[in-house]
Amino acid sequence: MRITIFGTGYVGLVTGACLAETGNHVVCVDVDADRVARLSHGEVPIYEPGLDALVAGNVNAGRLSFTTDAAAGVAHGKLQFIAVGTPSDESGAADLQYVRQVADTIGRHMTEYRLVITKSTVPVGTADEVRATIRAALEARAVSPEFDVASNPEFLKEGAAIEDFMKPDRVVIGVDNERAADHLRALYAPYNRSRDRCMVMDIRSAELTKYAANIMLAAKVSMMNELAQISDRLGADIERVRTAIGADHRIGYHFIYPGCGFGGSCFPKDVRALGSTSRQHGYQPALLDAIEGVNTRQKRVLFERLQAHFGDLAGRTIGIWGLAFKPNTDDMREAPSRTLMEALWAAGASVRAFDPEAMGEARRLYGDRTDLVLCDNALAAAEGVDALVVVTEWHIFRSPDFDELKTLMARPVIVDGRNIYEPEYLRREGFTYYGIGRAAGNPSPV
Ligand SMILES: NC(=O)C1=CN([C@@H]2O[C@H](COP(=O)(O)OP(=O)(O)OC[C@H]3O[C@@H](n4cnc5c(N)ncnc54)[C@H](O)[C@@H]3O)[C@@H](O)[C@H]2O)C=CC1
Ligand SMILES: O=C(O)[C@H]1O[C@H](OP(=O)(O)OP(=O)(O)OC[C@H]2O[C@@H](n3ccc(=O)[nH]c3=O)[C@H](O)[C@@H]2O)[C@H](O)[C@@H](O)[C@@H]1O
Repeated sequence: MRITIFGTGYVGLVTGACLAETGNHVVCVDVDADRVARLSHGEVPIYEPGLDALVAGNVNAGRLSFTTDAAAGVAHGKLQFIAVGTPSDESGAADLQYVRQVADTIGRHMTEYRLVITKSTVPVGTADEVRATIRAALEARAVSPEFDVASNPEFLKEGAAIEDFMKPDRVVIGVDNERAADHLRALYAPYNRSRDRCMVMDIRSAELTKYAANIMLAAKVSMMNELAQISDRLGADIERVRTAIGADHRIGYHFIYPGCGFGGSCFPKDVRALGSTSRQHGYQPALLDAIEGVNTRQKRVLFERLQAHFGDLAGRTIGIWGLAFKPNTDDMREAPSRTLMEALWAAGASVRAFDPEAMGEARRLYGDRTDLVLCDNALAAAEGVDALVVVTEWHIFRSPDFDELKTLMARPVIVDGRNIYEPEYLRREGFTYYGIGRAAGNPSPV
Protein backbone atom coordinates (compact mmCIF):
# COMPACT_ATOMS: atom_id res chain seq x y z
CA MET A 1 0.00 0.00 0.00
CA ARG A 2 1.04 3.63 -0.35
CA ILE A 3 1.20 5.30 3.04
CA THR A 4 1.99 8.82 4.18
CA ILE A 5 2.87 9.62 7.76
CA PHE A 6 2.92 13.14 9.17
CA GLY A 7 5.39 13.41 12.05
CA THR A 8 8.70 11.55 12.35
CA GLY A 9 8.95 11.42 16.14
CA TYR A 10 9.00 8.19 18.15
CA VAL A 11 5.62 7.10 16.85
CA GLY A 12 5.71 8.35 13.25
CA LEU A 13 9.20 7.02 12.59
CA VAL A 14 8.62 3.61 14.15
CA THR A 15 5.26 3.31 12.36
CA GLY A 16 6.82 4.33 9.05
CA ALA A 17 9.77 1.95 9.34
CA CYS A 18 7.63 -0.99 10.49
CA LEU A 19 5.03 -0.47 7.77
CA ALA A 20 7.78 -0.22 5.14
CA GLU A 21 9.30 -3.45 6.48
CA THR A 22 6.15 -5.38 5.46
CA GLY A 23 6.32 -4.07 1.90
CA ASN A 24 4.38 -0.82 2.02
CA HIS A 25 5.74 2.30 0.31
CA VAL A 26 5.95 4.91 3.00
CA VAL A 27 6.61 8.64 2.76
CA CYS A 28 7.20 10.42 6.07
CA VAL A 29 6.56 14.15 6.21
CA ASP A 30 7.95 16.46 8.89
CA VAL A 31 8.16 20.23 9.24
CA ASP A 32 11.57 19.89 10.88
CA ALA A 33 13.92 20.22 7.88
CA ASP A 34 17.01 19.26 9.87
CA ARG A 35 15.35 16.06 11.07
CA VAL A 36 14.24 15.18 7.54
CA ALA A 37 17.74 15.79 6.17
CA ARG A 38 19.31 13.56 8.82
CA LEU A 39 16.75 10.81 8.29
CA SER A 40 17.20 10.97 4.51
CA HIS A 41 20.90 10.21 5.11
CA GLY A 42 19.95 7.25 7.26
CA GLU A 43 20.72 9.04 10.53
CA VAL A 44 18.07 8.29 13.18
CA PRO A 45 17.84 11.26 15.57
CA ILE A 46 16.45 9.26 18.52
CA TYR A 47 17.75 6.24 20.40
CA GLU A 48 15.38 3.31 19.94
CA PRO A 49 16.84 -0.22 19.87
CA GLY A 50 16.82 -1.69 16.35
CA LEU A 51 15.44 1.42 14.68
CA ASP A 52 18.66 2.49 12.90
CA ALA A 53 18.89 -0.77 10.97
CA LEU A 54 15.18 -0.87 10.19
CA VAL A 55 15.18 2.69 8.84
CA ALA A 56 18.41 2.23 6.86
CA GLY A 57 17.26 -1.08 5.37
CA ASN A 58 13.95 0.31 4.16
CA VAL A 59 15.43 3.59 2.90
CA ASN A 60 17.99 1.59 0.89
CA ALA A 61 15.25 -0.68 -0.45
CA GLY A 62 13.37 2.40 -1.69
CA ARG A 63 10.29 1.74 0.45
CA LEU A 64 10.83 4.54 2.98
CA SER A 65 11.56 8.19 2.31
CA PHE A 66 11.43 11.50 4.16
CA THR A 67 10.35 14.93 3.01
CA THR A 68 9.25 18.36 4.17
CA ASP A 69 7.03 18.61 1.08
CA ALA A 70 3.55 18.16 2.54
CA ALA A 71 1.83 18.38 -0.86
CA ALA A 72 3.94 15.49 -2.14
CA GLY A 73 3.02 13.57 1.01
CA VAL A 74 -0.69 14.13 0.43
CA ALA A 75 -0.31 13.06 -3.20
CA HIS A 76 1.52 9.85 -2.22
CA GLY A 77 -0.56 7.86 0.23
CA LYS A 78 -4.12 6.63 0.00
CA LEU A 79 -3.70 6.20 3.76
CA GLN A 80 -2.58 9.36 5.56
CA PHE A 81 -1.47 8.92 9.16
CA ILE A 82 -1.32 11.85 11.58
CA ALA A 83 1.45 11.09 14.12
CA VAL A 84 2.41 14.57 15.28
CA GLY A 85 2.83 15.63 18.91
CA THR A 86 -0.11 16.47 21.16
CA PRO A 87 1.65 18.08 24.15
CA SER A 88 -0.13 19.60 27.14
CA ASP A 89 -1.17 23.22 26.79
CA GLU A 90 -0.93 25.52 29.81
CA SER A 91 -4.34 24.33 31.08
CA GLY A 92 -3.33 20.65 30.88
CA ALA A 93 -5.52 19.98 27.83
CA ALA A 94 -4.00 18.33 24.73
CA ASP A 95 -2.71 20.98 22.35
CA LEU A 96 -4.17 20.00 18.97
CA GLN A 97 -2.53 22.70 16.86
CA TYR A 98 -0.24 20.27 15.00
CA VAL A 99 -3.08 17.83 14.34
CA ARG A 100 -5.21 20.67 12.94
CA GLN A 101 -2.30 21.85 10.76
CA VAL A 102 -1.97 18.42 9.20
CA ALA A 103 -5.73 18.06 8.64
CA ASP A 104 -5.75 21.46 6.94
CA THR A 105 -2.74 20.50 4.80
CA ILE A 106 -4.47 17.31 3.66
CA GLY A 107 -7.64 19.27 2.81
CA ARG A 108 -5.63 21.84 0.88
CA HIS A 109 -3.85 19.30 -1.31
CA MET A 110 -5.95 16.15 -1.73
CA THR A 111 -7.40 15.48 -5.17
CA GLU A 112 -8.72 11.93 -4.75
CA TYR A 113 -9.95 9.56 -2.00
CA ARG A 114 -7.91 9.64 1.21
CA LEU A 115 -8.29 7.75 4.48
CA VAL A 116 -7.04 10.07 7.22
CA ILE A 117 -6.00 8.18 10.34
CA THR A 118 -5.21 9.78 13.69
CA LYS A 119 -2.40 7.84 15.38
CA SER A 120 -1.48 10.66 17.77
CA THR A 121 -3.12 10.43 21.18
CA VAL A 122 -6.05 12.84 20.91
CA PRO A 123 -9.09 13.72 23.02
CA VAL A 124 -12.42 12.11 22.23
CA GLY A 125 -14.09 14.11 19.48
CA THR A 126 -10.87 15.04 17.65
CA ALA A 127 -11.77 12.92 14.61
CA ASP A 128 -14.86 15.12 14.18
CA GLU A 129 -12.58 18.16 14.25
CA VAL A 130 -10.18 16.59 11.75
CA ARG A 131 -13.11 15.85 9.44
CA ALA A 132 -14.48 19.41 9.77
CA THR A 133 -11.04 20.93 9.11
CA ILE A 134 -10.51 18.86 5.96
CA ARG A 135 -14.04 19.62 4.76
CA ALA A 136 -13.52 23.38 5.27
CA ALA A 137 -10.27 23.29 3.28
CA LEU A 138 -11.96 21.34 0.47
CA GLU A 139 -14.89 23.77 0.41
CA ALA A 140 -12.47 26.69 0.16
CA ARG A 141 -11.08 25.01 -2.98
CA ALA A 142 -14.61 24.18 -4.21
CA VAL A 143 -13.68 20.52 -4.68
CA SER A 144 -15.21 17.44 -3.07
CA PRO A 145 -13.09 14.28 -3.30
CA GLU A 146 -14.28 11.58 -0.91
CA PHE A 147 -12.44 10.92 2.32
CA ASP A 148 -12.82 8.94 5.53
CA VAL A 149 -11.48 9.67 8.97
CA ALA A 150 -10.37 6.95 11.40
CA SER A 151 -8.76 6.60 14.80
CA ASN A 152 -5.91 4.12 15.23
CA PRO A 153 -4.18 4.94 18.51
CA GLU A 154 -0.67 3.66 19.16
CA PHE A 155 0.29 1.63 22.22
CA LEU A 156 4.03 1.16 21.70
CA LYS A 157 6.49 1.72 24.54
CA GLU A 158 9.73 3.58 23.99
CA GLY A 159 12.66 1.19 24.26
CA ALA A 160 10.58 -1.71 22.91
CA ALA A 161 8.80 0.18 20.16
CA ILE A 162 9.59 -2.08 17.22
CA GLU A 163 8.62 -5.26 19.02
CA ASP A 164 5.42 -3.58 20.26
CA PHE A 165 4.51 -2.46 16.73
CA MET A 166 5.38 -5.74 15.03
CA LYS A 167 3.69 -7.92 17.66
CA PRO A 168 0.94 -5.74 19.10
CA ASP A 169 -1.29 -6.90 21.96
CA ARG A 170 -4.14 -5.38 19.96
CA VAL A 171 -4.76 -2.99 17.09
CA VAL A 172 -7.55 -0.57 17.88
CA ILE A 173 -9.43 0.64 14.82
CA GLY A 174 -12.06 3.34 15.26
CA VAL A 175 -14.17 3.83 12.12
CA ASP A 176 -17.60 4.88 10.99
CA ASN A 177 -17.81 2.83 7.81
CA GLU A 178 -16.71 -0.49 6.32
CA ARG A 179 -14.46 1.06 3.64
CA ALA A 180 -12.18 2.58 6.27
CA ALA A 181 -12.27 -0.60 8.37
CA ASP A 182 -11.28 -2.73 5.35
CA HIS A 183 -8.25 -0.57 4.53
CA LEU A 184 -6.98 -0.74 8.09
CA ARG A 185 -7.67 -4.46 8.50
CA ALA A 186 -5.70 -5.08 5.29
CA LEU A 187 -2.84 -2.84 6.42
CA TYR A 188 -2.48 -4.65 9.74
CA ALA A 189 -3.00 -8.19 8.37
CA PRO A 190 0.78 -8.96 8.35
CA TYR A 191 0.95 -8.22 12.10
CA ASN A 192 -2.05 -10.44 12.80
CA ARG A 193 -0.92 -13.78 11.48
CA SER A 194 -1.10 -15.81 14.69
CA ARG A 195 -4.47 -14.34 15.73
CA ASP A 196 -6.64 -11.43 14.71
CA ARG A 197 -5.66 -8.58 16.97
CA CYS A 198 -7.82 -5.93 15.28
CA MET A 199 -10.52 -4.52 17.49
CA VAL A 200 -12.86 -2.52 15.31
CA MET A 201 -15.10 -0.06 17.10
CA ASP A 202 -16.67 3.38 16.84
CA ILE A 203 -14.25 6.32 16.65
CA ARG A 204 -14.99 7.82 20.07
CA SER A 205 -14.44 4.52 21.85
CA ALA A 206 -11.12 4.10 20.02
CA GLU A 207 -10.01 7.58 21.05
CA LEU A 208 -10.96 6.91 24.67
CA THR A 209 -9.31 3.46 24.67
CA LYS A 210 -5.89 5.07 24.28
CA TYR A 211 -6.33 7.30 27.33
CA ALA A 212 -7.96 4.48 29.31
CA ALA A 213 -4.94 2.20 28.75
CA ASN A 214 -2.38 4.81 29.79
CA ILE A 215 -4.42 5.94 32.77
CA MET A 216 -4.84 2.36 34.05
CA LEU A 217 -1.06 1.86 33.83
CA ALA A 218 -0.27 5.23 35.40
CA ALA A 219 -2.77 4.45 38.19
CA LYS A 220 -1.02 1.14 38.94
CA VAL A 221 2.33 2.91 39.25
CA SER A 222 0.93 5.69 41.43
CA MET A 223 -0.87 3.15 43.62
CA MET A 224 2.42 1.36 44.22
CA ASN A 225 4.21 4.62 44.88
CA GLU A 226 1.59 5.58 47.43
CA LEU A 227 1.91 2.15 49.08
CA ALA A 228 5.70 2.67 49.12
CA GLN A 229 5.28 5.95 50.97
CA ILE A 230 3.06 4.22 53.51
CA SER A 231 5.46 1.27 53.72
CA ASP A 232 8.32 3.64 54.58
CA ARG A 233 6.38 5.08 57.47
CA LEU A 234 5.31 1.67 58.76
CA GLY A 235 8.74 0.03 58.71
CA ALA A 236 7.83 -2.50 55.98
CA ASP A 237 9.61 -3.38 52.71
CA ILE A 238 7.49 -2.62 49.65
CA GLU A 239 9.52 -5.09 47.56
CA ARG A 240 8.29 -7.97 49.72
CA VAL A 241 4.78 -6.58 49.39
CA ARG A 242 5.13 -6.21 45.61
CA THR A 243 6.22 -9.77 45.00
CA ALA A 244 3.44 -11.08 47.24
CA ILE A 245 0.59 -9.08 45.70
CA GLY A 246 1.83 -9.67 42.14
CA ALA A 247 1.32 -13.41 42.62
CA ASP A 248 -2.41 -12.74 42.56
CA HIS A 249 -3.24 -13.04 38.85
CA ARG A 250 -5.87 -10.35 39.19
CA ILE A 251 -3.08 -7.93 40.12
CA GLY A 252 -0.13 -9.39 38.20
CA TYR A 253 3.53 -8.37 38.19
CA HIS A 254 3.41 -5.76 35.41
CA PHE A 255 3.57 -2.08 36.26
CA ILE A 256 3.74 -2.50 40.01
CA TYR A 257 7.35 -1.43 40.43
CA PRO A 258 7.53 1.48 42.84
CA GLY A 259 10.02 4.17 41.91
CA CYS A 260 10.71 7.87 41.83
CA GLY A 261 7.61 8.73 39.79
CA PHE A 262 6.59 8.13 36.21
CA GLY A 263 7.82 10.41 33.45
CA GLY A 264 7.96 10.40 29.69
CA SER A 265 6.02 12.18 27.04
CA CYS A 266 2.78 10.33 27.59
CA PHE A 267 1.62 9.26 31.06
CA PRO A 268 1.88 12.73 32.62
CA LYS A 269 0.30 14.55 29.68
CA ASP A 270 -2.40 11.93 29.08
CA VAL A 271 -3.50 11.93 32.72
CA ARG A 272 -3.74 15.72 32.54
CA ALA A 273 -5.53 15.68 29.17
CA LEU A 274 -8.23 13.19 30.18
CA GLY A 275 -8.72 15.18 33.38
CA SER A 276 -9.18 18.30 31.33
CA THR A 277 -11.66 16.60 28.96
CA SER A 278 -13.61 15.26 31.96
CA ARG A 279 -13.85 18.69 33.52
CA GLN A 280 -14.95 20.23 30.21
CA HIS A 281 -17.82 17.74 30.29
CA GLY A 282 -18.80 18.57 33.85
CA TYR A 283 -17.21 15.61 35.63
CA GLN A 284 -14.64 16.10 38.41
CA PRO A 285 -12.11 13.27 37.86
CA ALA A 286 -11.04 12.69 41.47
CA LEU A 287 -8.94 9.63 40.69
CA LEU A 288 -7.13 11.25 37.74
CA ASP A 289 -6.28 14.23 39.92
CA ALA A 290 -4.96 11.85 42.58
CA ILE A 291 -2.76 9.96 40.09
CA GLU A 292 -1.16 13.24 39.08
CA GLY A 293 -0.86 14.50 42.66
CA VAL A 294 0.79 11.29 43.88
CA ASN A 295 3.21 11.37 40.96
CA THR A 296 4.18 15.00 41.47
CA ARG A 297 4.98 14.22 45.11
CA GLN A 298 6.83 11.01 44.22
CA LYS A 299 9.13 12.83 41.83
CA ARG A 300 10.43 14.79 44.86
CA VAL A 301 11.06 11.71 46.99
CA LEU A 302 14.77 11.38 46.08
CA PHE A 303 15.49 15.01 46.86
CA GLU A 304 13.61 14.76 50.16
CA ARG A 305 15.55 11.64 51.07
CA LEU A 306 18.85 13.44 50.47
CA GLN A 307 17.66 16.44 52.41
CA ALA A 308 16.59 14.26 55.33
CA HIS A 309 19.99 12.59 55.34
CA PHE A 310 22.23 15.63 54.92
CA GLY A 311 20.11 18.49 56.23
CA ASP A 312 21.58 21.37 54.24
CA LEU A 313 22.51 20.32 50.72
CA ALA A 314 24.39 23.50 49.81
CA GLY A 315 27.92 22.68 48.67
CA ARG A 316 27.20 18.94 48.42
CA THR A 317 27.96 16.97 45.27
CA ILE A 318 25.46 14.31 44.26
CA GLY A 319 26.12 11.59 41.68
CA ILE A 320 23.24 10.54 39.44
CA TRP A 321 22.99 7.31 37.50
CA GLY A 322 20.32 7.51 34.82
CA LEU A 323 18.82 10.62 33.21
CA ALA A 324 16.33 9.15 30.71
CA PHE A 325 12.77 8.72 32.03
CA LYS A 326 13.25 4.96 31.79
CA PRO A 327 15.89 2.55 30.43
CA ASN A 328 16.48 1.93 26.71
CA THR A 329 15.60 5.42 25.58
CA ASP A 330 17.32 8.80 25.41
CA ASP A 331 14.03 10.58 26.14
CA MET A 332 14.19 12.97 29.13
CA ARG A 333 10.69 14.43 28.75
CA GLU A 334 9.23 14.88 32.28
CA ALA A 335 11.97 12.57 33.61
CA PRO A 336 12.31 12.27 37.43
CA SER A 337 16.03 13.03 36.98
CA ARG A 338 15.09 16.56 35.94
CA THR A 339 12.97 17.17 39.04
CA LEU A 340 15.82 15.88 41.20
CA MET A 341 18.58 17.88 39.51
CA GLU A 342 16.58 21.10 39.47
CA ALA A 343 15.76 20.72 43.19
CA LEU A 344 19.43 19.99 43.99
CA TRP A 345 20.62 23.03 42.08
CA ALA A 346 18.02 25.20 43.79
CA ALA A 347 19.37 23.92 47.14
CA GLY A 348 22.95 24.84 46.17
CA ALA A 349 24.20 21.31 45.44
CA SER A 350 26.06 20.27 42.30
CA VAL A 351 25.58 17.15 40.22
CA ARG A 352 27.76 14.60 38.44
CA ALA A 353 25.66 12.50 36.08
CA PHE A 354 25.84 9.62 33.64
CA ASP A 355 23.31 7.92 31.38
CA PRO A 356 24.15 5.33 28.71
CA GLU A 357 22.08 7.08 26.00
CA ALA A 358 20.72 10.41 27.22
CA MET A 359 23.96 12.41 27.49
CA GLY A 360 23.29 14.28 24.25
CA GLU A 361 19.81 15.21 25.40
CA ALA A 362 21.15 16.25 28.83
CA ARG A 363 23.74 18.44 27.11
CA ARG A 364 21.00 20.01 24.98
CA LEU A 365 18.87 20.75 28.05
CA TYR A 366 21.47 21.70 30.65
CA GLY A 367 24.81 21.96 28.81
CA ASP A 368 25.48 25.53 29.96
CA ARG A 369 25.19 24.80 33.71
CA THR A 370 28.34 25.04 35.79
CA ASP A 371 26.82 22.94 38.61
CA LEU A 372 26.43 19.89 36.35
CA VAL A 373 29.27 17.62 35.22
CA LEU A 374 28.23 15.18 32.50
CA CYS A 375 30.52 12.18 32.91
CA ASP A 376 31.78 9.65 30.38
CA ASN A 377 30.92 6.60 32.44
CA ALA A 378 29.12 5.46 35.57
CA LEU A 379 32.17 5.33 37.85
CA ALA A 380 33.23 8.85 36.88
CA ALA A 381 29.81 10.08 38.01
CA ALA A 382 30.45 8.55 41.45
CA GLU A 383 33.86 10.18 41.96
CA GLY A 384 34.03 12.30 45.10
CA VAL A 385 30.25 12.45 45.58
CA ASP A 386 28.47 12.76 48.92
CA ALA A 387 25.76 10.38 47.72
CA LEU A 388 24.94 8.37 44.62
CA VAL A 389 21.35 8.27 43.38
CA VAL A 390 20.04 5.68 40.94
CA VAL A 391 17.24 7.34 39.00
CA THR A 392 16.93 5.05 35.96
CA GLU A 393 17.33 1.28 36.22
CA TRP A 394 19.62 0.68 33.23
CA HIS A 395 21.06 -2.87 33.31
CA ILE A 396 24.64 -1.63 33.59
CA PHE A 397 23.89 -0.01 36.97
CA ARG A 398 22.66 -3.25 38.52
CA SER A 399 25.92 -4.93 39.50
CA PRO A 400 28.64 -2.32 39.95
CA ASP A 401 31.89 -3.09 41.76
CA PHE A 402 30.74 -1.90 45.17
CA ASP A 403 34.28 -1.94 46.63
CA GLU A 404 35.53 0.37 43.91
CA LEU A 405 32.44 2.53 44.28
CA LYS A 406 33.05 2.96 48.00
CA THR A 407 36.63 4.01 47.36
CA LEU A 408 35.58 6.53 44.75
CA MET A 409 32.75 8.16 46.67
CA ALA A 410 33.42 10.78 49.35
CA ARG A 411 30.65 9.21 51.45
CA PRO A 412 29.15 5.72 50.95
CA VAL A 413 25.52 6.79 50.67
CA ILE A 414 23.31 5.20 48.00
CA VAL A 415 19.76 6.32 47.25
CA ASP A 416 18.17 3.69 45.07
CA GLY A 417 15.22 5.28 43.25
CA ARG A 418 14.29 2.01 41.52
CA ASN A 419 14.93 -0.58 44.25
CA ILE A 420 17.50 -2.45 42.17
CA TYR A 421 19.83 -3.30 45.08
CA GLU A 422 19.48 -5.52 48.13
CA PRO A 423 19.47 -3.26 51.23
CA GLU A 424 20.96 -5.91 53.51
CA TYR A 425 23.86 -6.61 51.16
CA LEU A 426 24.74 -2.96 50.69
CA ARG A 427 24.55 -2.35 54.41
CA ARG A 428 26.94 -5.25 55.04
CA GLU A 429 29.26 -3.77 52.40
CA GLY A 430 29.40 -0.56 54.41
CA PHE A 431 26.92 1.64 52.59
CA THR A 432 24.09 3.69 53.95
CA TYR A 433 21.25 2.52 51.72
CA TYR A 434 17.91 4.14 51.05
CA GLY A 435 15.36 2.62 48.69
CA ILE A 436 11.79 3.50 47.86
CA GLY A 437 9.38 2.19 50.49
CA ARG A 438 12.05 0.00 52.05
CA ALA A 439 12.09 1.33 55.60
CA ALA A 440 12.66 -2.22 56.82
CA GLY A 441 16.03 -2.03 55.08
CA ASN A 442 16.77 1.59 55.91
CA PRO A 443 18.95 2.52 58.87
CA SER A 444 17.06 5.73 59.62
CA PRO A 445 13.64 5.89 57.97
CA VAL A 446 12.23 9.36 57.48
N1 LIG B 1 6.36 8.55 22.36
C1 LIG B 1 5.65 7.45 22.52
O1 LIG B 1 6.15 6.45 23.01
C2 LIG B 1 4.20 7.41 22.13
C3 LIG B 1 3.53 8.55 21.70
N2 LIG B 1 2.19 8.49 21.37
C4 LIG B 1 1.51 9.67 20.86
O2 LIG B 1 1.93 9.88 19.50
C5 LIG B 1 2.01 11.28 19.22
C6 LIG B 1 3.40 11.62 18.73
O3 LIG B 1 4.30 11.39 19.79
P1 LIG B 1 5.88 11.39 19.56
O4 LIG B 1 6.19 10.59 18.36
O5 LIG B 1 6.51 11.04 20.86
O6 LIG B 1 6.12 12.95 19.23
P2 LIG B 1 7.46 13.71 18.89
O7 LIG B 1 7.36 15.01 19.56
O8 LIG B 1 8.63 12.82 19.12
O9 LIG B 1 7.36 13.92 17.30
C7 LIG B 1 6.38 14.70 16.68
C8 LIG B 1 6.90 15.12 15.31
O10 LIG B 1 5.85 15.78 14.59
C9 LIG B 1 6.43 16.80 13.81
N3 LIG B 1 5.41 17.74 13.34
C10 LIG B 1 4.81 18.76 14.02
N4 LIG B 1 3.95 19.40 13.22
C11 LIG B 1 3.97 18.79 12.02
C12 LIG B 1 3.29 18.98 10.79
N5 LIG B 1 2.38 19.95 10.64
N6 LIG B 1 3.58 18.17 9.76
C13 LIG B 1 4.49 17.19 9.89
N7 LIG B 1 5.17 16.95 11.04
C14 LIG B 1 4.91 17.74 12.09
C15 LIG B 1 7.48 17.39 14.74
O11 LIG B 1 8.43 18.15 14.02
C16 LIG B 1 8.07 16.12 15.37
O12 LIG B 1 9.17 15.62 14.64
C17 LIG B 1 1.57 11.99 20.50
O13 LIG B 1 0.19 12.25 20.42
C18 LIG B 1 1.85 10.96 21.57
O14 LIG B 1 1.00 11.13 22.69
C19 LIG B 1 1.49 7.30 21.40
C20 LIG B 1 2.12 6.14 21.80
C21 LIG B 1 3.51 6.10 22.19
O1 LIG C 1 1.24 6.53 25.06
C1 LIG C 1 2.43 6.34 25.15
O2 LIG C 1 3.29 7.12 24.80
C2 LIG C 1 2.96 5.08 25.73
O3 LIG C 1 3.10 5.32 27.17
C3 LIG C 1 3.68 4.24 27.90
O4 LIG C 1 4.98 3.94 27.38
P1 LIG C 1 6.29 4.76 27.82
O5 LIG C 1 5.91 6.12 28.28
O6 LIG C 1 7.24 4.61 26.69
O7 LIG C 1 6.94 4.00 29.04
P2 LIG C 1 6.48 2.95 30.16
O8 LIG C 1 7.31 1.76 30.05
O9 LIG C 1 5.02 2.77 30.17
O10 LIG C 1 6.90 3.74 31.47
C4 LIG C 1 6.30 4.96 31.82
C5 LIG C 1 6.85 5.45 33.14
O11 LIG C 1 6.34 4.65 34.21
C6 LIG C 1 7.42 4.23 35.03
N1 LIG C 1 7.09 2.90 35.59
C7 LIG C 1 6.65 1.91 34.78
C8 LIG C 1 6.33 0.68 35.29
C9 LIG C 1 6.44 0.44 36.66
O12 LIG C 1 6.15 -0.66 37.20
N2 LIG C 1 6.89 1.45 37.45
C10 LIG C 1 7.22 2.68 36.95
O13 LIG C 1 7.62 3.58 37.72
C11 LIG C 1 8.64 4.21 34.13
O14 LIG C 1 9.82 4.34 34.87
C12 LIG C 1 8.36 5.43 33.26
O15 LIG C 1 8.82 6.59 33.88
C13 LIG C 1 2.81 2.99 27.70
O16 LIG C 1 3.41 1.88 28.36
C14 LIG C 1 2.63 2.67 26.20
O17 LIG C 1 1.75 1.56 26.04
C15 LIG C 1 2.05 3.89 25.51
O18 LIG C 1 1.89 3.67 24.12
